[in-house]
Amino acid sequence: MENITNPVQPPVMGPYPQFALLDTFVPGFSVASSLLQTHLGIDLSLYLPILILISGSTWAWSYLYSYISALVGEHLMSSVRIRTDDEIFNMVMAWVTQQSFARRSRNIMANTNVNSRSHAMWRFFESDDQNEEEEEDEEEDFWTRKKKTKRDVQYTPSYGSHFFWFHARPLFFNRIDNRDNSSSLTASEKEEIEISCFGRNPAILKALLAEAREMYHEKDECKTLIYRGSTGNANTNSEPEWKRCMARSTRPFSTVILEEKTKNDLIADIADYLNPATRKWYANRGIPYRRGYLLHGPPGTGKSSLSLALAGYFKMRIYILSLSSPMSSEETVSSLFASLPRKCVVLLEDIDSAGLTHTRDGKSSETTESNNEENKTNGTATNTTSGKLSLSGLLNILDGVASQEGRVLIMTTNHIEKLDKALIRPGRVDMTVLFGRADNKMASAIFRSIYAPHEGEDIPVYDDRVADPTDEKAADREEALERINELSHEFAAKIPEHEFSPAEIQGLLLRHKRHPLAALNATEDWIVQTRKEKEAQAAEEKKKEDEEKKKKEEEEEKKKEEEEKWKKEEEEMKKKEEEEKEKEEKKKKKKEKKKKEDEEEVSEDEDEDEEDEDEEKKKKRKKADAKKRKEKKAELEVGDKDKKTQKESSDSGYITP
Ligand SMILES: Nc1ncnc2c1ncn2[C@@H]1O[C@H](COP(=O)(O)OP(=O)(O)OP(=O)(O)O)[C@@H](O)[C@H]1O
Repeated sequence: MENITNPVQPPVMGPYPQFALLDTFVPGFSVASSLLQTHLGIDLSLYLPILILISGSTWAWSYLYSYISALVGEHLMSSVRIRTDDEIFNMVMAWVTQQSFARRSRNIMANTNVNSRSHAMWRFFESDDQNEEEEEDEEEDFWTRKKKTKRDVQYTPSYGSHFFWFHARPLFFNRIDNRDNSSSLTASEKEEIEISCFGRNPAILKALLAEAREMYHEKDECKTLIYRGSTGNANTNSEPEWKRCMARSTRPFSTVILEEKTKNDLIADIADYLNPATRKWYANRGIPYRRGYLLHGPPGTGKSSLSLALAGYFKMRIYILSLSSPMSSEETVSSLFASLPRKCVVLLEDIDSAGLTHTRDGKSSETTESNNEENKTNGTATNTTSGKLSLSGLLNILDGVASQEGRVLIMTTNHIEKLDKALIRPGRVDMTVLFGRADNKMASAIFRSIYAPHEGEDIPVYDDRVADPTDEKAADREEALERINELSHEFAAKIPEHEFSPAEIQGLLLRHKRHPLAALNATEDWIVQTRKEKEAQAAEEKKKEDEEKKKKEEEEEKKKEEEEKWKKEEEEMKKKEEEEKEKEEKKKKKKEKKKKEDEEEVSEDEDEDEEDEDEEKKKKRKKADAKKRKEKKAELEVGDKDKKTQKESSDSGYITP
């Protein structure tokens, strides 16, 4: 017999049970270990405890690190947080861009797009060195006819924590992105920066902020800072705020051509108002410390230029607000006014086109009427609560309790006659300055301001020869100034008085920047041309006006016709209704009459019936009476008979009962 023994089966190789567990934590672990086993003969299971130890200690370290760093941050570090809606954000970011750690950082944000959120910050740099560089480049391009565009990329550290040294102290710059956290955050809360240092004393952080601030202001030394009011956007959760839109080189006051006396009066008035003693004077007398100016006149006569020059002269920031924006409501404007700094210039441009919803005395202005019309068609009532800024709302903002004291308010308008008296009464407007079209004096002053050579500039070509700075005669600045002066008088004599605005005259001269003679020679043609253009423009405007008027009239006529039609239809309807009513009433009356008649007839019948009935009853009664009488008679006759028989029986001796 064959001895059959079961051959010993080799054990089936499979993953260790702990591998299955590890696979859940480290996917692919069992595959890797079997590969190592088969190809390199390394048994991973031997190293398993070491691996577990390493991963455990890594996890423990990360946990401990975050715990300890939170503890250290809370108790052993100081920090400062900055939100984007504060100007200090721009200051710090501007400072950061100048630091080497920002450029060396591995995670950086590059920005050349002026439309980015930090628009104001980039403009800060552009307005200074970079702009000057660009200007030089542009000049080079003009002569070499080469196209060259250059805009430096600015770098700031990206989101996350960045380490840097400041005054030999280690600091952390943390840029925090809150955008994913909550949609309810305001725009200014969506990004923040935090700077922290070791130690419980935040003095180093304050020093950093002071340095950033100083650097920021140093850059703006000879600039006029212009802020524009933004009304905010409910969709993006942004609030109304003043946005820095640019820093312009301060315009010398002398470059604004205006009557010398008016200029001096204006400067003296503002200087007196800004004097610290004046503030006290106002306070002692309980008068609100405010001053308002109204600059009025045709377009292009220098109202905005004067406002900017004034802000630059008194080294104040200028806050420009346009009330004609559809978004400017009482709420937004008042919140903007409430956030104004103590000493500044507020410029309300073209106040007449603000479309204030009604005048103080209840009369509706032209714009109001159109607004009303619009509102009527939209089905909304015109009042302060409709959101649009009203005159009384604006007056409240200008001199209400919440209004900031110490500011210089400048309002400009092209149509003073359109303004409500309440808006320009003394106390709101303390000085009114009229800007007119250019007279001879003004025209020659504009000519001189354009062509008078400044220090370091080439002498303009005032003869028929080419400018040559090395030429002794041309280089003689004094002589050049004298010549320009002569030419300016010639020029002024050619310009008709009070016909053209300074802006128009400046436009002509700018066409011949370096050639005063060419400008002088082109003046007559320019006058003819400009008059033609103006006439054409006026004709077009008139045409438009007429068309609008016609359209309005047609609309009104249409309206009238429709109204009449409506009235007629209504009258007809009424007539018809009345007729129908009458008919119905007649019908009703007829019915009632018939009913009455019917009723009367019925009652008559009833009477007759009653009579018949009575007669029958009578007959019956008579019959019954007759019957009764007959019966009685019969009874009586019977009685007599009985008596007779009784008598006969008694007489016979029988007793009857
Ligand atoms: N009186 C002036 N002196 C110097 N420059 C002037 C004067 N008037 C106008 N200009 C020049 O004309 C241009 C337009 O001037 P500006 O904007 O100040 O006029 P405006 O009266 O404010 O006009 P608008 O009513 O349309 O706002 C500017 O470039 C300015 O330099």
